[in-house]
Amino acid sequence: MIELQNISKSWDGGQTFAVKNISLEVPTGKVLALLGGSGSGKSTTVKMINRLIEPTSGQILVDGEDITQQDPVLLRRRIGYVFQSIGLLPHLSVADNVTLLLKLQGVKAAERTAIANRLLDMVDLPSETFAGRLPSELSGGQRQRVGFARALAAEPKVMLLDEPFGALDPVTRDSLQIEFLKIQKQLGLTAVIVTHDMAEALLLADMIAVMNEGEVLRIGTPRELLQDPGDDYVARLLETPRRHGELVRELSA
Ligand SMILES: Nc1ncnc2c1ncn2[C@@H]1O[C@H](COP(=O)(O)OP(=O)(O)OP(=O)(O)O)[C@@H](O)[C@H]1O
Repeated sequence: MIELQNISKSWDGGQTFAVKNISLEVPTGKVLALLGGSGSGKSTTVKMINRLIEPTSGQILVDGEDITQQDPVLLRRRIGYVFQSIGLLPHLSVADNVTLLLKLQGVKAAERTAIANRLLDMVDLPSETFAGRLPSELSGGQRQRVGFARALAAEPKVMLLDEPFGALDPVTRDSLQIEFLKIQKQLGLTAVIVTHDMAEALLLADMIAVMNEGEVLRIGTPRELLQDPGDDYVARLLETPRRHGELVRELSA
């Protein structure tokens, strides 16, 4: 569903590279986590998939089509995008934020209301309570749920999520992660999720690509990485969730 072929990005005319010659495939219905430290090129990679950033070289296919052959605006309508700062419009109600794009596409008000209600219920924000509220009347976790509902409004097959749970407390984060997986499976979404948290990648992803300084150091399923990190940096990233797991097991024995 998503294919990156030898993708590179330089911001300074080729002296340095934020992303260096990455090739990746995400099969339909699967979740790929891009994992790595600050500045490793995760966001740049994900933003090239919906053409918020153009690669310096290489090719990207979505659903078999070269994305440079598609209008960026239309491409972005087909791809859900959720990011940490969410970007809800403060003067619009929650329901209007969720269906803003549908309004621009000419979908009638009654139908938009029905869609907003269904999506809000789906992300566990009961529509009778939340549809009419303003973004300022929500908690951070609730706002993130609205961002997720908004991304689902265009019924995308592909979803890009850039640190979507980064700013949330651990309890809210945990419930949103579980919610995301439920909806992703239910709708058969193909997703790329950016995270710097190995535990999150292990929980959510079918495949994890570990990035460092613009390169993919290692790609594999969570099980493959745990069994054979194949790289010192990857091994170090796995140490924390492993230690936490062992400690919890010991304490509950
Ligand atoms: N618009 C830009 N102009 C110049 N350099 C940029 C631009 N955007 C990103 N970069 C550089 O590209 C590199 C990769 O940045 P990117 O945002 O992809 O990293 P990241 O892995 O997502 O980091 P973080 O986890 O901190 O968000 C960094 O060195 C960054 O400074």
